[in-house]
Amino acid sequence: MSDIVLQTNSLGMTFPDGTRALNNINLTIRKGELVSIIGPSGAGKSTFMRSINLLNKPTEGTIMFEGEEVCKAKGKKLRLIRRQIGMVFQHFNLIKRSPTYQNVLHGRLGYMSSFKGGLGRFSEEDTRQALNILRRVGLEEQAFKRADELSGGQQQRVGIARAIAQSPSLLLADEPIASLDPSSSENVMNYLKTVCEEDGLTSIVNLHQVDFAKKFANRIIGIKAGEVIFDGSPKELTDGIINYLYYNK
Ligand SMILES: Nc1ncnc2c1ncn2[C@@H]1O[C@H](COP(=O)(O)OP(=O)(O)OP(=O)(O)O)[C@@H](O)[C@H]1O
Repeated sequence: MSDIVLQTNSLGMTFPDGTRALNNINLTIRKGELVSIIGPSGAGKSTFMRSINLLNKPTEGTIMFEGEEVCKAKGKKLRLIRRQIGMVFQHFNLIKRSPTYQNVLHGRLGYMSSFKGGLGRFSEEDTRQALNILRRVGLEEQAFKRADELSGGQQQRVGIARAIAQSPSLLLADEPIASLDPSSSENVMNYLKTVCEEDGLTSIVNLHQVDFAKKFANRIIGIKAGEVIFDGSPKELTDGIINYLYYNK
């Protein structure tokens, strides 16, 4: 069986106002990789990430996700694809007034009827799993606290736990540490890497901080003006490439 999780071919994106955000992106991402996407502001990192689950529909090319052609998917097929893709957001996107464990349970909604989900009727097994995932991100003792009582770093670990509860095959994290201080950032990236490794989960993480990308990713992709200008290991990312990527030197 192929270990390819995601493959893009000639992927391009022009927004309705004419902004060319992505150009001819050809990438193959394999099971278990932790890929970090870096590049200057406006390079197209978020657009690329959002195109994978069609939050931004690409205008050209194809995206194959686990053998399915994403750009052609609609309705139930698209919902099933999205269920396989967990998302972690910069601003956590938690339900602030709900307890931590319930936020994690929201990761299970895609597996429930809208009736049961709407009433919050999660199974005992789902609740047990949610508590178990909270333990894995070191938040067992915060399970019954309101989400907004947690620190930023803890809230992001809840965001990771919610994505993991979805049992995804791909995790997308868009600037997951951009709102955190350096020590919380380190802590969050450590948990993210560990849970991905434990579950053999593939992840793509947009990062502004090159040092974090070098420390945590096993592959780095540099995007500049909508194009891939670097794709290699952290060791291969030289200062010269970083300067070209960010400063055009
Ligand atoms: N909805 C939109 N309509 C028009 N242009 C857009 C839209 N969303 C993004 N863009 C433009 O597309 C380009 C890529 O934006 P994107 O947000 O993907 O960059 P980024 O690398 O994620 O930047 P940042 O690091 O600042 O988040 C930018 O020029 C941006 O202004």
